[in-house]
Amino acid sequence: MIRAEHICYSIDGRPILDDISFSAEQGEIVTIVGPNGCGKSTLMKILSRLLKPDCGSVFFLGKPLNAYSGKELAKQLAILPQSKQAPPDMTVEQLVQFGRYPYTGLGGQLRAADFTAVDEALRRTGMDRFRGRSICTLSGGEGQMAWITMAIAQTPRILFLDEPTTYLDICYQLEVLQMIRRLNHTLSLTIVMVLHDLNQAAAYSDRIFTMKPGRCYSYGKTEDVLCDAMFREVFSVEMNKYKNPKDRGGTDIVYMPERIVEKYEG
Ligand SMILES: Nc1ncnc2c1ncn2[C@@H]1O[C@H](COP(=O)(O)OP(=O)(O)OP(=O)(O)O)[C@@H](O)[C@H]1O
Repeated sequence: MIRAEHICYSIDGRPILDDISFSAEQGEIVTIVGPNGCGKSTLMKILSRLLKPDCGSVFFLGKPLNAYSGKELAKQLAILPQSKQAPPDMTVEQLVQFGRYPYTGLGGQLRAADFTAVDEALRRTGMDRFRGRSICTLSGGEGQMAWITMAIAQTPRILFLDEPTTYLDICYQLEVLQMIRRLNHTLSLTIVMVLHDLNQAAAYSDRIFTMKPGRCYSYGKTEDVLCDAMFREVFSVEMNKYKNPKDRGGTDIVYMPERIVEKYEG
C-alpha cells in the first residue's frame, strides 16, 4: 500500500535519515520503534508528505506520493502528529467536521454525506457523548480520541499515528490501542504508528520497524524483531522476558528492561 525507497533527509546539512526503505501492506498495523531522536517522526512525516525527502521516493497505491493533489491524498491518508492544536473554543463535533475538508467544495460547505461520515466516526469511537463539548475541557485521553475521530471522519485508507498513547493513563492507553485495532479490523484501515512501549508494540503490531539514529536496524514480524541483539544494539538495554500466562493475541512474551548496557556503535 505504501512503499518508501532509499529515503535520505537532512536538516541544515545534518543527516537525519540515511537510505531508509519502508513498506506497509493493506490492512497491516506497522509500528516504528527506536530511541529518542532517531528519526521516527521525520520518517512518518516523509511517508505522509508533510516533508519532502532529499532523495528517494515514496509510492502510495503504486503511484508516487507527489503525483497526488493535496485533496486526493487527504481522502486516502490521515496523520495525527505528536502535538496537535485546535482553537480552544472548538467543539468535538466541529473538530471532527474538519476531517471532511478533503470532500468539501468551494466555501467548505458540508453536505449530507459529510454529516453522515461525521456521525459515523463519532459513533465508531464512542465520542458521540462529547459531541458538543469544547476541546479544551476534554481530558488528555478524551482529547486523543477526539483527534482519532477526526481522522476517521476523513475516511482514509491509511492512518499515521505519532505516539498515540503518550501522556495517557494506562486505561486510556489501552482504550486507544484497542480502538486502533478495532478500526484496523473493521475498516481494514492500514495503521503506521510510533510507540515507545515495546510491550504495546508487541501486542498490537503485525510488523515492527526498528530504527537506530538515521537508519533502519530491522523490520519484520514482532517475534523476529524483538530479540536480545536488538534490545542491546538499538536501545542499549538488557531485557528480561516473561511468559504471559494470558493470551493477549500477538506475542505472549512480556519484556522488562533489566539493565543498561554499553552503547553499541555498530
Ligand atoms: N526542525 C528541526 N530542526 C532541527 N533539527 C530537527 C528538526 N526536526 C527534527 N530535528 C532533529 O532530527 C532528529 C530526528 O528527530 P525526530 O523527531 O524525527 O526523532 P524521533 O525519533 O521521532 O524522536 P522522539 O522519539 O524523541 O520523538 C533529532 O535529532 C531532532 O533534533
